[in-house]
Amino acid sequence: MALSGKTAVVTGAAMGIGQAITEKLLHNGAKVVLLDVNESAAKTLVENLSKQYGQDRTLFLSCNVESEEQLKAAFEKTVDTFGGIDILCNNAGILNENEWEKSVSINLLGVIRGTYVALQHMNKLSGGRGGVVVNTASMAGLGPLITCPVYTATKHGVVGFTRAMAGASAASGYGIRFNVICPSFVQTEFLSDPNSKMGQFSHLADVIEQMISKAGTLNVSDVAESVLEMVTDETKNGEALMIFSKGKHYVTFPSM
Ligand SMILES: NC(=O)C1=CN([C@@H]2O[C@H](COP(=O)(O)OP(=O)(O)OC[C@H]3O[C@@H](n4cnc5c(N)ncnc54)[C@H](O)[C@@H]3O)[C@@H](O)[C@H]2O)C=CC1
Ligand SMILES: CC/C=C\C[C@H](O)[C@H](O)/C=C/C=C/C=C\C=C\C(=O)C/C=C/CCC(=O)O
Repeated sequence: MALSGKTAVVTGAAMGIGQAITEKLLHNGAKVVLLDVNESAAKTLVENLSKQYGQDRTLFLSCNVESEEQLKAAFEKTVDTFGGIDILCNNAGILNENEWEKSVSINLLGVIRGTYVALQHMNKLSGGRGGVVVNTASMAGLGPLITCPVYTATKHGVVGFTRAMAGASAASGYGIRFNVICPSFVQTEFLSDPNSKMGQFSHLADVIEQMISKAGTLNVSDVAESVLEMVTDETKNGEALMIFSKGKHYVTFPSM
């Protein structure tokens, strides 16, 4: 899929991995609508991106992925402004085992909400242009992160939802591909002060420190490059891409 003339929506776009995905898609020719709750960071970013790529290539919309109403309004505004949606990156996420219900609401339900609202605009069966959805899970979506059981559960959920949607879309003729990225530890704000985010499992913090020092960390640009691959490679549907400091590979799952 060539990105020139295409419109992407990225959630959690103001910082970190979402910012890197946004910049990668812009660099490759797409228009990008940035959704985030952090208005000040997003506005500063969009100002800079507009100078670099032009005023008509980006749009920031304040949107909390916990709210179906805000997502609906954001996607409608996107379609009104740019004429349709071709790419959705459900990326917003938090790590907070203390507020575990909020974690489920953002990390898993936010992906489902975003996808279902976007489908109304992207699905070829309801007049959309088709396209591709890339969800941000984590290596914790493939195996357990023992300090973060709920984070682990949400990311396993994102992997399962993505793969099932890929099959449903292919079998139904939606014209939309669904893929998921599973990065290891990435250098962003997300990794700052991890002990405070582990709730009742903070006594296990050493385990994570050892994992990080053994595994190393990724740059956001490595992750964004993988998202670009999953957006542009039209052979990829229902794929989960593991990204770690020494490389990346597509995950093989048991067949059903
Ligand atoms: N940093 C890491 O080590 C890894 C992160 N991930 C995942 O990558 C995604 C992005 O993480 P980072 O960029 O590292 O985090 P980050 O904390 O740097 O950025 C997250 C962004 O999402 C936004 N956000 C948070 N809640 C939101 C909501 N309810 N609605 C809309 N926007 C919201 C924040 O304002 C922020 O701009 C998350 O889903 C995270 O689980 C996956 C693997 C590794
Ligand atoms: C405090 C912990 C913080 C947050 C969670 C992270 O942000 C992230 O979402 C979770 C990452 C979990 C990583 C788990 C294991 C990583 C292992 C490696 O990177 C090393 C191994 C990979 C080899 C893969 C292979 O060779 O097949």
